[in-house]
Parts: sequence; C-alpha cells; structure tokens
Amino acid sequence: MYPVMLDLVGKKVVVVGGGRVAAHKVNKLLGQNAEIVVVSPTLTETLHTYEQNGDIHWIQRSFENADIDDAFLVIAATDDRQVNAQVKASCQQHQLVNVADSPEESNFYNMAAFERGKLKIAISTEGASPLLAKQLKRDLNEFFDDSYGEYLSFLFAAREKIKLAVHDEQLKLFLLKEILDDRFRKNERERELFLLHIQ
Ligand SMILES: C[C@@]1(CC(=O)O)C2=NC(=C\c3[nH]c(c(CCC(=O)O)c3CC(=O)O)Cc3[nH]c(c(CC(=O)O)c3CCC(=O)O)/C=C3\N/C(=C\2)[C@@H](CCC(=O)O)[C@]3(C)CC(=O)O)/[C@H]1CCC(=O)O
Ligand SMILES: NC(=O)c1ccc[n+]([C@@H]2O[C@H](COP(=O)([O-])OP(=O)(O)OC[C@H]3O[C@@H](n4cnc5c(N)ncnc54)[C@H](O)[C@@H]3O)[C@@H](O)[C@H]2O)c1
Repeated sequence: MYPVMLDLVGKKVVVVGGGRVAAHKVNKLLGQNAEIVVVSPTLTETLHTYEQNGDIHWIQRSFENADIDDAFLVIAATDDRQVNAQVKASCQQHQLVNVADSPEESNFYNMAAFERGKLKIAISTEGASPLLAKQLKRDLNEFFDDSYGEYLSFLFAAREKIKLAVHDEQLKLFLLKEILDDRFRKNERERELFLLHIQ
C-alpha cells in the first residue's frame, strides 16, 4: 500500500456507527478541520460530547446509501457486518473508504501516528498486527522527545531562508544538511544564530 498525508480541510468525512471504534476514529480526525458527519442511532458519551461542542454533525438514525454522497472519506464502523458491507457497496470508486471489520473492503488503512509539531511519525503493519503498530508508536514516542517540535519549526524557517537567500546549489545543499546537526536540536542559541546569519 502507498503511504500519503491527506489534507482534509473542508472535506466531508462520514463515519457510520457511533460506538467505541467510531469514537476512536473520530478522535483522530478532530483537529483536521474536516466536516465530520456521524450516522448512527446511538452515540458513545465521548461522541455525544463532540456533538455538543459542535465538532461533529450527528445524523441520528441507521445508515442510508445517500449518506455518503459528496463524502471525500468514509469510515464504516458499525458492529453489523452487513451494514459495513452496505456502506462499502454504496461508495464510488474514487471515495476513500475504511471498513473497520474488513481490511479487504478498505482502500485505505489508518496508521498508528503521533506528532511533534511538523514531525509526524506514522506506522503501519498493513493489518498484520495493529498491536505491534501501537507498541512501536509508544517506543518511538519516547525516542522523539519534545525538543523535536521546536527543532522542526527551526528547520522549516531555516530552509525557507536558505531557499530565498542562497543561490549556489552546492552551498544550499551543504546548509540544508548542516542544520540537521544535533546541536541545532539541542541548543536554542545555535538556532537563533544560524537564522540571524542567513540573510
Ligand atoms: C492504527 C490503528 C488506528 C486506528 O484505528 O486509529 C488501527 N488499529 C488500531 C488498534 C487496534 N485495532 C484492533 C485492536 C485489537 C487487537 C487486534 O485485533 O489485533 C487494536 C488495539 C487496540 O485497540 O488497542 C482490532 C482490529 N483492527 C483491524 C481489524 C479488522 C481485521 O483485522 O480484520 C481488527 C479486528 C476487529 C475485530 O476483532 O472484529 C483493522 C485495522 N486496524 C488498523 C488500524 C488498520 C491496520 C493497522 C496496522 O496494522 O498498522 C486496519 C487494517 C484498518 C483500519 O482500521 O484502519 C490502531 C493502532 C493503535 C494506535 O494507534 O494506538
Ligand atoms: N479497525 C479497528 O481498529 C477495529 C478495532 C476493534 C474493533 N473493530 C470492529 O469495529 C466494529 C465496531 O466495534 P465497536 O466496538 O465500535 O462496536 P459498538 O457496539 O461499540 O458500536 C456499534 C455502533 O454501530 C451503530 N450501528 C449499528 N447498526 C447501525 C446502522 N445500521 N447504521 C448506523 N449505525 C449503526 C450502533 O448504534 C453503535 O453506535 C466491529 O465490527 C469490530 O469488530 C475494528
């Protein structure tokens, strides 16, 4: 499978089902500025809170085929195999669909992911072992301490400056490699000095 990052801003995302798994998937979608619609006769307490906060729109009934019209991304997460299969069947080929109880019917999988600012680490075992993905996420979460958040902001700012100010291709590449030195991650003063010197 082919890993990508998706921009969901303003996109309609439909989650069918309002149970534990749906709540987990919705939780990970919050903050993407997508238009999240949950279709389900019932909601967990957490999903109710999201609904009260205006983070999701709740359609309080069983799934109907037209619910996924205009959806960019669809997640079928009911506890009913037939309903999940119906959700998949009602999707068009260009729609992204994840069926929680059927990797075979899904055209994308969710990844175990965490971030430090602009650094996003996402792990997939392609369904072989979601628990291993979870364990690796925890291990890497410890390895990448909080310093990476600010470091990534620095790398972004420095790269933008280098792209604007340095026209010699060799020097540009040298500087882009140089800022990967650990001293820039560990030392704010080094970062400030570097940014001051690139004009
Ligand atoms: C990344 C994560 C994202 C998320 O959902 O957020 C995710 N599953 C997570 C956890 C988790 N899932 C399950 C357990 C119970 C233990 C177990 O069964 O092993 C746990 C552990 C827990 O909950 O602690 C059960 C399960 N999962 C799938 C099936 C269906 C099947 O295998 O047939 C069943 C059986 C359902 C049943 O028994 O009926 C299928 C998928 N789950 C995936 C992703 C995709 C492949 C990911 C990969 O392999 O890398 C894929 C293919 C599709 C998808 O759902 O996208 C999250 C990672 C942890 C994290 O990030 O903390
Ligand atoms: N992919 C994953 O990561 C993963 C992990 C664990 C379990 N699962 C699978 O996910 C599924 C859901 O599990 P759960 O624990 O959330 O179940 P659950 O019982 O907590 O929730 C099921 C939800 O589906 C809703 N629902 C039932 N029929 C519906 C219909 N016709 N239309 C709309 N909504 C309907 C119910 O109202 C309820 O809100 C199960 O098939 C389970 O095997 C997937």
